[in-house]
Amino acid sequence: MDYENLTLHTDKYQINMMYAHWKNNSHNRRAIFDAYIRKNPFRNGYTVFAGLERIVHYINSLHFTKEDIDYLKQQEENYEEAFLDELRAFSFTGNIYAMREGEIVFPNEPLIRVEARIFEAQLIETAILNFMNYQSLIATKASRIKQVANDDTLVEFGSRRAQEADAAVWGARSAYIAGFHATSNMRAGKLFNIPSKGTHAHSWIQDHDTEEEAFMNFATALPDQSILLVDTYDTLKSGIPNAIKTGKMLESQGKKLKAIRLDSGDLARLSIEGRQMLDEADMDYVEIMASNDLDEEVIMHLKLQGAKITSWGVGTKLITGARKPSLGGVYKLVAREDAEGMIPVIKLSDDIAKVTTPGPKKVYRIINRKTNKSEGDYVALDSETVDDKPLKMFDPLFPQKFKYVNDYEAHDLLQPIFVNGEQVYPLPSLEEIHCYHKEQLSYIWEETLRLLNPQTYYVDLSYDLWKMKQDMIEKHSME
Ligand SMILES: Nc1ncnc2c1ncn2[C@@H]1O[C@H](COP(=O)(O)OP(=O)(O)OP(=O)(O)O)[C@@H](O)[C@H]1O
Ligand SMILES: O=P(O)(O)OC[C@H]1O[C@H](OP(=O)(O)OP(=O)(O)O)[C@H](O)[C@@H]1O
Ligand SMILES: O=C(O)c1cccnc1
Repeated sequence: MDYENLTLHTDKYQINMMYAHWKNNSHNRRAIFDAYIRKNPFRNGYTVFAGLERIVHYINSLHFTKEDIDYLKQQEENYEEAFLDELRAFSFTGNIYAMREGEIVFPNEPLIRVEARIFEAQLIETAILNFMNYQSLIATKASRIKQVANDDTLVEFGSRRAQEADAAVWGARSAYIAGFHATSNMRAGKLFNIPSKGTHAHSWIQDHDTEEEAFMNFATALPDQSILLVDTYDTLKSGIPNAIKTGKMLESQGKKLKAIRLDSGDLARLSIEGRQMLDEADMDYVEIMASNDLDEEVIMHLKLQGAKITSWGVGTKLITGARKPSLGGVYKLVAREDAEGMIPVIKLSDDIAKVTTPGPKKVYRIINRKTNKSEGDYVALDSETVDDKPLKMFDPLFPQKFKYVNDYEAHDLLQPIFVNGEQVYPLPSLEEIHCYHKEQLSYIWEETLRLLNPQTYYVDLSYDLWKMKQDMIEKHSME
């Protein structure tokens, strides 16, 4: 892939802070930021993490070109030449830890941890959040659709309605991570090795004298993979009978019609009657595909009504993350360097959920060996180790609510991605990411996975981390 230079894909305030740090000679001090979400989207019980691959390419290609520097000079006359020289020499030299793509993640745990000179860590906030927020949002929407569609075929149809071209291709990739089988977008298919699929549009029918002629011509051109759109004139009276005639023509040549596609009307009723018509014509091998503003709710209702649909084309509502236009992931400073070394920092808020958790942290998923299910996530100080000892897990807001876990495995979720600016994490293939996602889902209880009113998953703090946070809250409250 030809990765464009996204170094200026940042907010001006980041460059202004970089400049002010440089003026104050604090730009080389180290800082630690956490990227995390505060809420799952769509009232879901979990979020599917995505965006890391793009973040890795972005970090690797960070540099200010001559044109970038000229533009900055022109935008802000305060920027001194020596500062611009710092930018000319800029590259990422820090550490990044992150969840793997496809990971099942939850609010209030670090998904990405950046440790770098403040000069570098500040610049990359905007792009990191941009990639993580969009791709995780779409992967989560796709995961909800996948839960309802089960083993049916899911094809991503969203490009024409996506929020521009990048969203179309990275959204198609996010959908694949969560279990979609194919995309209609050829560029996404080529870039990410996603299987591509396509039927035909109403225009193909309108562009012929008759629907029958249109079907015959299409099926003759693509005899092994024809999916005929049957709703241009009248689905039951014209579309399906013509599709059956076309299927018979293919049979006479030893070929098979693949499917019909319904794109309007009552999809349950039309699929049930259509199935009957196809079966009566001895064409039980012809599948029924549906499209038209589908989402997890409509697909679920269609299944409840006994719809005979086994393949779903899902566009607008998937690719736009309908009903939740943005995932609100944030990037917060959790430690900074002073004369003594790294010190944790906190941001207070009247809203208790918005108080940050200080310090560099690890996230462990505590898997009960007996059930092979997760007991919750355990966020600990980076310096702590979680071993085989009985683990006390308590609700950080109500510490009197606790449990002991004995026979468990602690999966360390944050992976080193960059160390001293060098990429140390080999990017997995999309197929591997998808398989990893499926495996991780199996550790989560059904109660958390269900689409409606899911059980809140526990994200607990270790005692040492919780105590440090409480002490800092108290200290700052007394100031
Ligand atoms: N049996 C059904 N139960 C619930 N929802 C359905 C059922 N059949 C179709 N739908 C959904 O209802 C909505 C119908 O939208 P709309 O009224 O715009 O479609 P339409 O009139 O059939 O087709 P057109 O796209 O030609 O306007 C779509 O989201 C569709 O997926
Ligand atoms: O409905 P979506 O989930 O976004 O899926 C993609 C839609 O795009 C196509 O038609 P288009 O919407 O362009 O035209 P139409 O509404 O006239 O079918 C296709 O026929 C689907 O209906
Ligand atoms: O292949 C299709 O049927 C298709 C592709 C994109 C959008 N709507 C339909």
